[in-house]
Amino acid sequence: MSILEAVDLYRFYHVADEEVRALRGVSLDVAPGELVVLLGASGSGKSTLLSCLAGLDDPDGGAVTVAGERLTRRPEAQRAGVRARHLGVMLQGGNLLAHLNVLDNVTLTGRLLGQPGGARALDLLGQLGLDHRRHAFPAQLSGGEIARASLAAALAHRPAALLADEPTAEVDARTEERVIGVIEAFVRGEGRGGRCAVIATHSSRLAARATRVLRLKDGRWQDA
Ligand SMILES: Nc1ncnc2c1ncn2[C@@H]1O[C@H](COP(=O)(O)OP(=O)(O)OP(=O)(O)O)[C@@H](O)[C@H]1O
Repeated sequence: MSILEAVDLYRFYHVADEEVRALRGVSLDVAPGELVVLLGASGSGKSTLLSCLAGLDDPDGGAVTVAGERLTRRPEAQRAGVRARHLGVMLQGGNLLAHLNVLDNVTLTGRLLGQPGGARALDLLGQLGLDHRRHAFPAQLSGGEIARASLAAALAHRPAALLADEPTAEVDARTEERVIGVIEAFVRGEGRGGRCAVIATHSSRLAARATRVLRLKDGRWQDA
């Protein structure tokens, strides 16, 4: 059974008199153990697709189901519940709360779910080369550190699916390798129903390690 299922997603933005067709009939099924990489030129719809998969944006058409629970066309409070239970989300610019230090950000979702998970959080920060920054606040971090801390925060509560936008942006090759290793270990990890990841990136190194590479062009799969 798939973990993530998106059927015929449409998302149009209206800016002044213009209509931007960001997604035009995108479907996607992601099974346990899959590391799906989304490629596509800037503006092709990758971030919009991730936002719809995460339930942060409600598509104009189509449906998203996560671990058997419908995410689309539900009140935000219910979407947030589905998101916390099943998804780890890392969007562009990071998803850290400014008033919490790195460690408190990384353990936050787990604490809300009643799973403190401090050891897991420290382990992830160590693997991502951030243990020495655990008491720092987001404003004190570099762009690459924010991306890695956000990734740790997305993974700490062991979600069924990771949705990440450019997790290796602004890092050197050695750090990129660490980030890819953490994502691969996550996807291969044990867990009820298994785990998967969908990652938007411009990184050819990350794409080379995917189990499946999909290309978006003007809001559609390129070969569709
Ligand atoms: N909030 C918004 N309002 C209006 N247009 C938007 C909005 N968000 C995205 N778009 C437009 O939708 C299209 C898809 O954007 P999206 O951010 O999904 O692309 P992307 O592939 O993630 O790009 P990048 O690689 O630069 O992050 C673009 O034309 C973009 O300008």
